[in-house]
Amino acid sequence: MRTHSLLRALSIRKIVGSVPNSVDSIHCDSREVIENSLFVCIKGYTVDGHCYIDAAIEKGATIIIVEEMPEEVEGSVCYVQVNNSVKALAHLASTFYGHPSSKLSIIGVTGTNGKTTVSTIINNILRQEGYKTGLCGTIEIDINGKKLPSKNTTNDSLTLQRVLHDMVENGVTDVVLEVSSHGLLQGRLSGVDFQTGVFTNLTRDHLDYHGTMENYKNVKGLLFSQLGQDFTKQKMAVLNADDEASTYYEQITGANVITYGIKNDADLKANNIQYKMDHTLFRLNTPNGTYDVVSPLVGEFNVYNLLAAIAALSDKLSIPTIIKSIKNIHPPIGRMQKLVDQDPCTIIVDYAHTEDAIKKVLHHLKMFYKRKIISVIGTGGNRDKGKRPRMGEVATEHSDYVIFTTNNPLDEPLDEITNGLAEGAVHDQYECIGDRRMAIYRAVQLAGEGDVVLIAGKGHDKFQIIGNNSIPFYDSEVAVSAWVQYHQLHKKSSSSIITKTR
Ligand SMILES: CC(=O)N[C@H]1[C@@H](OP(=O)(O)OP(=O)(O)OC[C@H]2O[C@@H](n3ccc(=O)[nH]c3=O)[C@H](O)[C@@H]2O)O[C@H](CO)[C@@H](O)[C@@H]1O[C@H](C)C(=O)N[C@@H](C)C(=O)N[C@H](CCC(=O)O)C(=O)O
Ligand SMILES: Nc1ncnc2c1ncn2[C@@H]1O[C@H](COP(=O)(O)OP(=O)(O)OP(=O)(O)O)[C@@H](O)[C@H]1O
Repeated sequence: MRTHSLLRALSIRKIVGSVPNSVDSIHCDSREVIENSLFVCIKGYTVDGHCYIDAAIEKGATIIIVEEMPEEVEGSVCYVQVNNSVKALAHLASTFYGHPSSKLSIIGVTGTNGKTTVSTIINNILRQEGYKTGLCGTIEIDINGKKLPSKNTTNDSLTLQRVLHDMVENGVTDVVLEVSSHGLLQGRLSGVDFQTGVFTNLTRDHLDYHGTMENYKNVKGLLFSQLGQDFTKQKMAVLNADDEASTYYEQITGANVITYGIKNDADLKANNIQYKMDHTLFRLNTPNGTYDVVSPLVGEFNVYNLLAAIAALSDKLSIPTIIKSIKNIHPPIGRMQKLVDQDPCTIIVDYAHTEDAIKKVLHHLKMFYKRKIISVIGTGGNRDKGKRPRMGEVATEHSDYVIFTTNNPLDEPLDEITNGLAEGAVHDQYECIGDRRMAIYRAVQLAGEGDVVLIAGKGHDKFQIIGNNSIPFYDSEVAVSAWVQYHQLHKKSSSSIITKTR
């Protein structure tokens, strides 16, 4: 691309060296730089991209975007100084890739829990109705069926703009993006023109990063405050009427608001809900009529997720069409995924890693599993320590027996993490096993006939981060091998040591 067209996107403080005519690519990671490219130096949480200027030049970068001009500059290279290189990267990426978001209809889904589920439901319904769609989220990037790995829930602006460009090239018209609070605050979404913003819920999480719930709420609000500034476009904010943060988001958005809920008044309201072990039925009340909905998704939390998805699509598809597709939708991998069904016990893997999610999942299981609930509950190292006792409290409150363990311990001692969880326990039917594999084995070993084992926290995730290393680890595989060892090879159960606490 012509360099002058590219640099026009920036607010430039100073240029040192002569500007090359064109560049072939943009990078913010020196390890990915190729010949005749532009390298943007980002000051990160771990390292400062300015330290990799020499490495980038060695690999062929001809333009370096900096916040701080180096004292010594390489004569053959052009240095461009800007105030904020994160913003510069977003502008450069959007310009380089031809502002792809303006060619797509983009739905952004934010909230503490449910982003992946709601995004998956929306994507799936649109596909069933023949749309060419794209999805970017925690589990993967999906470009009209072509799957790519995703580093973050919300990827950095360069990756995102490149992916949106690839979507346009592949004929995609409609995109769903999971929008994390980290992504909003770190400007990863700058330059993305959302058509619709969806809010699932706001409960305690990420306070290591945001400090207070107020800050966390405000950051999520960025998605809604940025909608509706351009009244030539009909934009939509989809808000959860049963979550009090929605009042604030309604105030700050200029977009048309559509609400959904179960308890409070809402534009789309579910009632007569019938929870079944393997599906859910409810009556949907809308301003235009009442409809019966049947879904293979289970639990009250998934009724909210379904309502959010229906509302988000209500400007594109008729409600009967959406409801017809919902019948065929299954949850994303690692969400309420049943690995073993009453043989002799039931084993379920789920991604619940917040107090609210753990409470809601266990609440659902309690309705159907009248024998013991054994939970494996883990949390990450070095992050939000305040949430640990609260997770421990709800886990013990709603389970008969809990194994506290770890989930990406990073470099924190394992017993510090598990003790933090155990601090909140409301009864003594628990044990702490820092090693996640051993924790899962123990839970499966303890399960007797008719019991249910919930393995929460990692869902689809196939790695465990210990220290700086990402080690292959998949809850589902570990759980199945434990089940084979304890329940298939020996065909005997050892559940008697658990006392019932519910
Ligand atoms: C704490 C945090 O948010 N970190 C994010 C941040 O990384 P960072 O600041 O540590 O980056 P860094 O390693 O210091 O590198 C700084 C710069 O130097 C460059 N570099 C680095 C090394 C090198 O050799 N050469 C080089 O050029 C890097 O490419 C980068 O441009 O910027 C990266 C690019 O956007 C993110 O991938 C990374 O997410 C990490 C992996 C992470 O775990 N983040 C979590 C907290 C997060 O963002 N989670 C949310 C979901 C939350 C939810 O559950 O709702 C998400 O959206 O994923
Ligand atoms: N609407 C909801 N309210 C509360 N809990 C939910 C809701 N939807 C899903 N959950 C629970 O949260 C877990 C994670 O769901 P999901 O992956 O959809 O959320 P997410 O917001 O994408 O999570 P993350 O940001 O960590 O990727 C599920 O496995 C389930 O236990």
